[in-house]
Amino acid sequence: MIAPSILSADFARLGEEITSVAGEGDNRADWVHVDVMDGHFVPNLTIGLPVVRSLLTTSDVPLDCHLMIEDPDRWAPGYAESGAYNVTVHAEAARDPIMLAKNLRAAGSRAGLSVKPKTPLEDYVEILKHYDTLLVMSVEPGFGGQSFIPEVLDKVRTARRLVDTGHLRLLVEIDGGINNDTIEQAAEAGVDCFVAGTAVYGADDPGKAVAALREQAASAAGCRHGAQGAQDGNG
Ligand SMILES: O=C(CO)[C@H](O)[C@H](O)COP(=O)(O)O
Ligand SMILES: [Fe+2]
Repeated sequence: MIAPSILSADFARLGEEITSVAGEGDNRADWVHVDVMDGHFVPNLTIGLPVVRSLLTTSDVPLDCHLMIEDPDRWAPGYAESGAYNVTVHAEAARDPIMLAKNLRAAGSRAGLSVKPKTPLEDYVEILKHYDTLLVMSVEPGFGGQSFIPEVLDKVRTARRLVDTGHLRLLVEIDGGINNDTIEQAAEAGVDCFVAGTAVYGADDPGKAVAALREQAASAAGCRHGAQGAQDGNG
C-alpha cells in the first residue's frame, strides 16, 4: 500500500493535490497521509482538525492521520469521530495508549501507534495488541524531505515476525525518506504500507509516482516471500 504524505504538497491547493492521487487504477493511492504537527511534540506546525474535516470531503481515499502532538489522549479521538480512516498517535506522547486505542476504535477509526527512530519496539509489544497499525518512523518526525534511517528496519523485521507468527495483528507502516532508492529495502524487511511525501508530491505526476512506488515495493516483497518459502522448504 502507498500513502502519499501531503506534507510535501502545495498547501494552497490541498484538495486538488489529494484528487491527483484519488483517480482510478494503478495511480490511485491506498491512503492519503496527513501530518498533524503542533509545534510542541515536534518543532514544526502544520494543520489541525478543521482542515482535516475539510480534506475528508475532497475524495473517497481514506485519510491516514499521523498526529505528532502532545496530549493525543485528549485530541486524537476528534479525528476519528470526524471520519479519519486511521488515526496514529505517538507512543512517546500517549499517557494511556491502551485506553486511547479503545477510544479511537469506539469513535470509528483504526488505531495506529508510532515510534520515533530511537524508541525501542520491545517496550510496546503488549500495547500493540490493541492497535491496528504500527507506524515506524524512518526519520525524526517534524519535517519532510529528510534521509531514510536504515537502522529502523530492525524494528520492521521484528514487527513482521510478530505478525507472521500470530502474536500481533496489525499493518506495518513506514514513514520518512521513502523513495525509489529506499522502498525496496523497506519492502524486503516486511513493510505493508509506505508513506511517501517528497517522492510523490515532488514528482511531475504524483499519480504515476504512486504506481511506480507500488510496483517496486510489490516486486521486492515478492522476493522476500520467495526467500522465505525457500527457507521453509517450500521454495
Ligand atoms: O511524518 C512525517 C515527517 O515527520 C512525514 O510523513 C514524512 O516525512 C514524509 O515525507 P518524506 O517522504 O518527504 O520524508
Ligand atoms: Fe507522517
